Amino acid sequence: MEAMASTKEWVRMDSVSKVYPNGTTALQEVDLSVREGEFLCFVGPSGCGKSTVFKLITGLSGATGGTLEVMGTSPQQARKQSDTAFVFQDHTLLPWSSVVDNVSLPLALRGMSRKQRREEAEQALELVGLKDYVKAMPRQLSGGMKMRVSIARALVSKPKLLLMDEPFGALDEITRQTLQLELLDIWSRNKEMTVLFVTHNVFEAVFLSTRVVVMTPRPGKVAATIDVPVPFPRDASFRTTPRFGELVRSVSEALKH
Ligand SMILES: Nc1ncnc2c1ncn2[C@@H]1O[C@H](COP(=O)(O)OP(=O)(O)OP(=O)(O)O)[C@@H](O)[C@H]1O
Repeated sequence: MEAMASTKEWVRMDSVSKVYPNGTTALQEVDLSVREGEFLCFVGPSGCGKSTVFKLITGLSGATGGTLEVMGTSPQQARKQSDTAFVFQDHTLLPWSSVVDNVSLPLALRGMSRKQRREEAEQALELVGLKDYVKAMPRQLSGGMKMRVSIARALVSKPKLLLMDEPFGALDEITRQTLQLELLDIWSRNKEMTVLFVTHNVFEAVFLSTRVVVMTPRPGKVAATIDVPVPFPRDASFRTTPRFGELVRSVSEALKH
């Protein structure tokens, strides 16, 4: 199954720059177009502005140059429409709330009834393989399970755009690879969901994405975008193919420039 080419442009950045008030130029003239259904990975050295791109897309911070549209409107407006959800490396679960209460929190904030948000949260937990842990408390879970809860909490609002900032960075390699497969499985069942994923790991970027955006050291610019034209579903055997090795090499080369 090929990734579906959609005409809907969910993110459009034209010559976007970001200079922080202290004078740091985090982004310089970044052009980027992301279409519905893409799985885009950003890789780049520390401090190249990957998190800044996310802050601009979510409207948490404003661009100081260029134009930026999200879902065909301003980032602030897109955020109000609740079409965007995030997952961070730090799972940020509330320690005194059960798994199901953590997952349903975004729906509670929107005023959905208790019964309905519980149903929706249970469905999201089922997607990440945790339906038997509805009543568990976060402290009873492993790091990988906490990350699954965090992903369920993002999925519960059925986002069109899912932003993931190094979500698997703190996990061991085996858990990381398992979660990569699970994430691809969830995404492939909902091809309208667009994923933007930041990682330092070139292997992870190639394994997951339809396209890799390589950024330069500060000030961050797009050094290259590399298509990963390998059909889905991808399974673990993709990691051992010559094609995988070639793509990893191309991304690594682009990172050197
Ligand atoms: N609020 C801020 N004020 C001033 N400078 C900032 C601010 N936020 C980030 N920066 C700087 O902007 C640059 C880009 O930061 P950003 O966090 O976007 O990079 P990153 O690629 O996500 O880094 P990492 O991979 O280490 O998470 C860095 O030099 C950082 O120090």
